[in-house]
Amino acid sequence: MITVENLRKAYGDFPAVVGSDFAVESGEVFGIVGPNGAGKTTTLKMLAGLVEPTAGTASVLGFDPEDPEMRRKLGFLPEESPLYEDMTPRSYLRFFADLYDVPRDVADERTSRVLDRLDLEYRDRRIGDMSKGMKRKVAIARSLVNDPDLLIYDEPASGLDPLTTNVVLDFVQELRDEDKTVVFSAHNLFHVESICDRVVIMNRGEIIARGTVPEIRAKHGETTYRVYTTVSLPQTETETGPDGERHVAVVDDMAAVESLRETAEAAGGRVADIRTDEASLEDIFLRLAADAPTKSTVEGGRGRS
Ligand SMILES: Nc1ncnc2c1ncn2[C@@H]1O[C@H](COP(=O)(O)OP(=O)(O)OP(=O)(O)O)[C@@H](O)[C@H]1O
Repeated sequence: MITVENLRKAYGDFPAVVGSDFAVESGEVFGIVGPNGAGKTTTLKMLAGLVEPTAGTASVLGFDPEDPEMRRKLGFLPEESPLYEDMTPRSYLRFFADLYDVPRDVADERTSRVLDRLDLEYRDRRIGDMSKGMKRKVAIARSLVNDPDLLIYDEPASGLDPLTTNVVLDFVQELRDEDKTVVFSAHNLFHVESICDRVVIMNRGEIIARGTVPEIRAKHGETTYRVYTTVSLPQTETETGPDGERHVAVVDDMAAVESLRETAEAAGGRVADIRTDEASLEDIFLRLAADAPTKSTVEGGRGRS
């Protein structure tokens, strides 16, 4: 669906994307995550044919992103979607349907279904009088007016309240169930963790991790074990909880858990409970970002991490 090879973008001397390689398969939800300024929007705009790469190649739906034919088959949601404030959602969506040569009755049916699903009320209200969340829903409906197979969404849930965020993210997941492919960016890693099949994590223009969330967690995250014992041991600390005192040690692997079990039993006690703590994508990201070297120069970029 999408193949990107050594894609770079410099604004003047400033390297915004320093050499990206990734592929997006048909039917997946693919997340590009990273903090402000990581290069997410620049990457998505290069895929949508809105920004010309400085170097490298991208193939989207089998086309060069600059090819107008590709744009007709794509649904792009920009980070800030300027809508025509004096129009109503209905007239606005019809206007875009006309641009794509979609018959009006087909467009009406299609966009009503999306707006029903997104719970958009007040569809005859002037867009300029709508809340940010309502405008975002209209922009999402616009991205689907041409019934594209591929959707590229830049921060679809950014700045929305928690309820609207959930509606939008659930909707993105449902798009996959309709065999659409979705590439979207986010800086909220929690959202990505819950809905993406695969992610790339970007920082300062570079991809610093990639894979499914469990793969990234296995490669970059730590699993720790909290082992509760009935007796105090040199390795344990004592915590006071609602049920009285308990003794706990935090260890990194199962061999250490086993060793604690033996020590507890030798001291006349036992292991009462073991809990696993998995690093969240957020924890992994913070550690990777802290470890990342300073940004490569445009010419000297190291590409894939
Ligand atoms: N037109 C431009 N001219 C100059 N610099 C730009 C331009 N567009 C983006 N940049 C710079 O490129 C870097 C990457 O920007 P980009 O918008 O791609 O990041 P992002 O990950 O989408 O960030 P955000 O979450 O803040 O939108 C930033 O440092 C930004 O200031």
